[in-house]
Amino acid sequence: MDNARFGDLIGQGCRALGVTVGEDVPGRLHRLMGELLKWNAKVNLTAITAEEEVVEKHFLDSLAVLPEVEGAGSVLDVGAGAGFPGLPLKMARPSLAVTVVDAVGKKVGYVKAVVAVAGLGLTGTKAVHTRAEGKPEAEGLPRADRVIARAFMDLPDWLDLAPAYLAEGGHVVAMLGKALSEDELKAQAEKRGLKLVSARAYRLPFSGAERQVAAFAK
Ligand SMILES: C[S@@+](CC[C@H](N)C(=O)[O-])C[C@H]1O[C@@H](n2cnc3c(N)ncnc32)[C@H](O)[C@@H]1O
Repeated sequence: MDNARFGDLIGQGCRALGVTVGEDVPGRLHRLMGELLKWNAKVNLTAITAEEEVVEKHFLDSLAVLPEVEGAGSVLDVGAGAGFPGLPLKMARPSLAVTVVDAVGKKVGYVKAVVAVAGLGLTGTKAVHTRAEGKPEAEGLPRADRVIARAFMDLPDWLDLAPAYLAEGGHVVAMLGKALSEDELKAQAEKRGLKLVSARAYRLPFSGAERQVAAFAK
């Protein structure tokens, strides 16, 4: 896919999702897709390899949660795999201090390699190879304003694990494939002494696939 077509898809997708990114971001995401697919031929990073699907299911789905990270200074993306949603969020909001963590070394190796690519807008992103088990200091992980994960754990397990990584006043953000009712989200939060801050359902712009993002505070 050429850069112009890619930019059109990102532009259309962002408009449909109601998020905005700087004008240099689509070109950088296009380069990141090139790196992802090049590396994926040797290292198993993602099962999604059709370019249109990478645009929608990796990049736009990551950018869709910009409203939930707006105003934060730092993001910790746990079980980030090839860097989703952390890398697109960093590209879109360069001032964010983003840490991505994964238990698989070759995935973290890929993230470190793309962070080092000049001009991608990922400078400063920290990539940590560790198994997150709720002990930030021992694991070398920072506490963050937004602790986020996608396709990592089901909601109850995520709400058990993630609060250990929260900075004062921060939010745990859950990206969910299937929407839960507000009552269910509140019940899951209350069981752990958390509060539901927000819940928002959205659809991916081209396939119409359903998603939900929910934020929780201590
Ligand atoms: C299904 S992938 C999702 C990757 C990425 N978040 C995405 O949405 O494309 C789940 C990732 O979690 C990682 N993982 C599983 N348990 C983990 C743990 N305790 N700590 C860190 N990473 C973990 C796996 O290595 C895998 O890369």
